[in-house]
Amino acid sequence: MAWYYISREESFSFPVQDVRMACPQGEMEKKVTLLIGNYTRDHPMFLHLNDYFWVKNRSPYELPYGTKGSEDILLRVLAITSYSVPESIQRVSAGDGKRDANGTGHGEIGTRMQYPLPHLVLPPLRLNNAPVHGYEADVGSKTTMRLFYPESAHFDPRRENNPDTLLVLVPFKPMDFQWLEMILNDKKRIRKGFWKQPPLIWDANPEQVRILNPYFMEITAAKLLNLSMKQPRKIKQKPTTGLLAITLALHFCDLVHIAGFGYPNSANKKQSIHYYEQITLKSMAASEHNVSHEALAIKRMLELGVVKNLTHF
Ligand SMILES: CC(=O)N[C@H]1[C@H]([C@H](O)[C@H](O)CO)O[C@](OP(=O)(O)OC[C@H]2O[C@@H](n3ccc(N)nc3=O)[C@H](O)[C@@H]2O)(C(=O)O)C[C@@H]1O
Ligand SMILES: CO[C@@H]1[C@H](O)[C@@H](O)[C@H](O[C@H]2[C@H](O)[C@@H](NC(C)=O)[C@H](OCc3ccccc3)O[C@@H]2CO)O[C@@H]1CO
Repeated sequence: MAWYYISREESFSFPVQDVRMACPQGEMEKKVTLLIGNYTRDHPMFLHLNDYFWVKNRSPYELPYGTKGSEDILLRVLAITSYSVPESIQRVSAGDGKRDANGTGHGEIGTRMQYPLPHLVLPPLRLNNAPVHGYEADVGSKTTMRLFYPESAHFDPRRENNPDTLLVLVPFKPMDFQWLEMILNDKKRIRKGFWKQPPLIWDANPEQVRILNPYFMEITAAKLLNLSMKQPRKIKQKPTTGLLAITLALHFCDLVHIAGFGYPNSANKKQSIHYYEQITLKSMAASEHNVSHEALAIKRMLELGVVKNLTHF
């Protein structure tokens, strides 16, 4: 049975199953436990200032899997970004009622679906610098949260987001916190330490900015990709932001739709991997990701039914 509503403004036709049938209470948690050992929904989505005044439980890992060694800079950046979480997201992260998210890949489709109450809909979560402006007909215009790191921050955040979009920094290295501090406190810019030049002027409201809890990166790496947290320098590998976003959504939502995920075959040297620019898989050569390994993880999620795909995979 299809149960969906899509507004004219955000038209994109795909069938969405009746979530009441697809997702009885607690069912999602049982399924996700098969995927993620010790699965718990107890971890906060964002880092909080209070936890850094006096660090009681020191993280065992450094970035990107923990905050070990970054406590001082975190205290400073959290002091400038400590605003309350919007009501809609607060209810999702507090576990109130059934939750549905369009946790989506680079080609995220923005949809506004309506379900019978009580449903909290959190659509959609976008990644990196994926644009909206000029692509609204295909990807929609609403962005609830955007995950990014300095090198993937959009140079014009106001154009590509809504005034209330939460801009969620995914920290990979201590310089990522330094960038945020420089930008938001208008301190002297440092250009070194980034693998690509991030914005030096970034017109975003600090009230919109949050820092993602690295716990979700740890779980993505350790549980979904079986990566060691202590990798020898030579075999560096890390999850993509997309897989991280799916993991995050699985911790806060009872139904997760993904769109735009899936890379072309490695022999396919011509197919573009983004809807907004002509770049191929080759661009990812130095990216430290294992996309075929990730594809297996996503296939397993689709098989288990914890994630629904809105596009071709
Ligand atoms: C050159 C390079 O480093 N490219 C990386 C880019 C780049 O840094 C940003 O776009 C900013 O320019 O970022 C990445 O990812 P990227 O920004 O390309 O895409 C976001 C996420 O969508 C999923 N994806 C994307 C394209 C595609 N054809 N299939 C997919 O499944 C992936 O899960 C991906 O994570 C990243 O952050 O993970 C991973 C990419 O490797
Ligand atoms: C989710 O990862 C993001 C992106 O998908 C990756 O491609 C990117 O990988 C970069 C990696 O993080 C860089 N490592 C460090 C420690 O900064 C690596 O650095 C090598 C380098 C240095 C200077 C100039 C060019 C390259 O470069 C990788 C990209 O080629 O990481 C993203 C998260 O930051």
